Amino acid sequence: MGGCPDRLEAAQPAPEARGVAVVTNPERWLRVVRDAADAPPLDPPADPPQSAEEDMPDSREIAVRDPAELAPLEPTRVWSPRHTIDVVVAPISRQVDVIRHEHGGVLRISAKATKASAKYGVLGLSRAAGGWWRWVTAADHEASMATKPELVEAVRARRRKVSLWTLGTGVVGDGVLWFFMDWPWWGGPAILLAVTATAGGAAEVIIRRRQAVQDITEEGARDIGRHPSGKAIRQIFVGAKIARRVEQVKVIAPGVVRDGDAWTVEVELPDSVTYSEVAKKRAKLAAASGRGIARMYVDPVPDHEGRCRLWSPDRDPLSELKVDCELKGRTTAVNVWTERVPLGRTVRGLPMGFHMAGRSWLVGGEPEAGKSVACNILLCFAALDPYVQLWLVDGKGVDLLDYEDLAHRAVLRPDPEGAYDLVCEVIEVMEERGAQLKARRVKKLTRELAEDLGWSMLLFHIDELAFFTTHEEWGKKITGKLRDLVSRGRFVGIYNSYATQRPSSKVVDTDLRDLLSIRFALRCLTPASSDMILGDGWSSRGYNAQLIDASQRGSGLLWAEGTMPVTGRTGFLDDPDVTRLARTAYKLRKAAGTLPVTDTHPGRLLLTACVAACGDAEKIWTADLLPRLAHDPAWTHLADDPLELARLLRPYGIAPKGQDIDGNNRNGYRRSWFVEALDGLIRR
Ligand SMILES: Nc1ncnc2c1ncn2[C@@H]1O[C@H](COP(=O)(O)OP(=O)(O)OP(=O)(O)O)[C@@H](O)[C@H]1O
Repeated sequence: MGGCPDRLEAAQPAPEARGVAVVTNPERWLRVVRDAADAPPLDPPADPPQSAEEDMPDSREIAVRDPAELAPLEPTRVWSPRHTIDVVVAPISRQVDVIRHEHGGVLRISAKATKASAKYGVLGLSRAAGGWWRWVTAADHEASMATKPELVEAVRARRRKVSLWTLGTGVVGDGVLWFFMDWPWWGGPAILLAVTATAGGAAEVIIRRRQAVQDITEEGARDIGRHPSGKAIRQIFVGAKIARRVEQVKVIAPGVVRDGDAWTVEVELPDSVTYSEVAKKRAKLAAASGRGIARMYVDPVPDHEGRCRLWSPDRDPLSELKVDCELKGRTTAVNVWTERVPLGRTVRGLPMGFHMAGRSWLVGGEPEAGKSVACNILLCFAALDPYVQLWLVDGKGVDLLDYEDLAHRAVLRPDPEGAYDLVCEVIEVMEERGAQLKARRVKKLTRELAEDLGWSMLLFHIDELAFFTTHEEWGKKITGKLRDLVSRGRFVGIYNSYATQRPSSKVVDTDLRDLLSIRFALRCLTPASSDMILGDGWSSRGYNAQLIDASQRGSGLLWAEGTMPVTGRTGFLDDPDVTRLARTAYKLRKAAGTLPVTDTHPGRLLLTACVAACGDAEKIWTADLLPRLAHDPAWTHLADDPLELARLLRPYGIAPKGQDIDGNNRNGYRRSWFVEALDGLIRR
């Protein structure tokens, strides 16, 4: 004998096998096909079949033959071109002796079969009982319990009645058979039990096989697809362990709908589960639906904490290599009062941006997350408006070099003291502007008012904030001043922008952070860092910049005051783009006459010379001023030309007027006019 098969159905002998034992019905019959190579071969039949396949007796074929054809325990020879085999068919009780002798393994198989039958019988019974209980309690209608309880109750009552009637009929039938036909009283229940156990057991086997096939052949949970059913949605909530049963989750009408290249659905959560809890399990929901986290978004439903909205795009929208920046190639002036900063695109393909007027922003993230690109978008946007002043501080000293010629003030070196002085200077401007507004009894700055007052909007940007705020000597002083600047600056047209690589409470004081109304969290190393930028608690609600794919540089969460954070990716600007935009900004500013006043600015040189020529005197006649100016080689040409001096001073609002000195009235100027004009020019 070549060996016994391990499984009851494995009846086909392998070509090289010398024989096989086949158990077809372990309850009653056991058939053994064994090799009988040592037995004398039979004479071939008169008309032997042409092919071996045609003739070779299939063990199944043998198994289906009527056992009565074969005498119990009498080996029957079957001719085959390749083998001569004996077939033994016997009732199991007698077979056991034979088998024990030659085929001990088969005994094991019978024992296994009996055990399996018992196991599947019990499982089948419990499955059938469970199914009946779910049916009678109308578990399939539980989803409607909240909306139509009376309908569910009616179904339950009807099913209870059907169950009782079935049971009653069975009992009566059994009684009749017992009474009239000598039927044993337990016959009915036994048949019911056997049928139920067999049917349930068979179902159990089929379910397990299907499961086994899935386990083996599938690579894991399959993608939920482009238009999943409501049931599939409910199942992912069970898979993510948010609900225990699908019935606990309700899909709200109109169900799953397509939304561009995505599907979306509103779901009512199981009792006592809140949106915030689900948001934390976003990754689990993604896993249960066979998708990556970048393709599963959980949004709140306004005014209902017990519901959430899933939004799942067909592909990761942030995986695009680059998002084009709207500013790229722009040659016309920007108006920061009316236009939004075009930061990039949200995952839903919508423009991502914000209004700069009245806002201050913080951008943070791990090294190489894309902070410089994000800041460049804001800085280029501001630079392209000729009427916005740029005041810049950069700890690295190289990132902002493109803006050097455009910046009204800049500390582009790792100089905390210089940065502190600049913060103090901008606070002075803030105080002055505040005083002017107070004098006009105005509370809020508008575009018209700013134009009327001749104020430029001022963007105060610090790159590498950590370098300055963590400095041993200057850090605390700078942080204190920044808090003041951020809280009051926006009322007088001064807006702040800070970028930092290490978002922690040491770097960004939480009081300062809370005053910044726009926050952009690029990829962070920890949820705590993400919270440090967006604000406490956002990561636990699912808005966590740590979850951003490391390869998706420039992707982040943008939070603007009063809204939920949105995920998106910044438009891409490379270094040549920034240089080009800075050149355009320079031209626009030159045309508008708003380039910063440098030490070599002609107006600044003339006014400084005039102040010096006045000395300590407040009033000076033109006739005295001209020769004094002419001492400076730069102004000798003015010596005899009062009209030319008047022409040069006109752009600064200065015109000669009669000046009374010691009772003599002649044309002249006042020192205070020059000082004020110089101040205005520097601060412009
Ligand atoms: N929106 C974007 N799309 C594609 N690539 C981007 C985007 N933003 C940034 N990158 C790429 O990511 C890399 C890092 O960008 P960036 O220099 O802005 O990071 P950073 O956070 O400023 O880095 P560091 O902290 O080291 O200064 C660069 O190679 C840049 O090209």
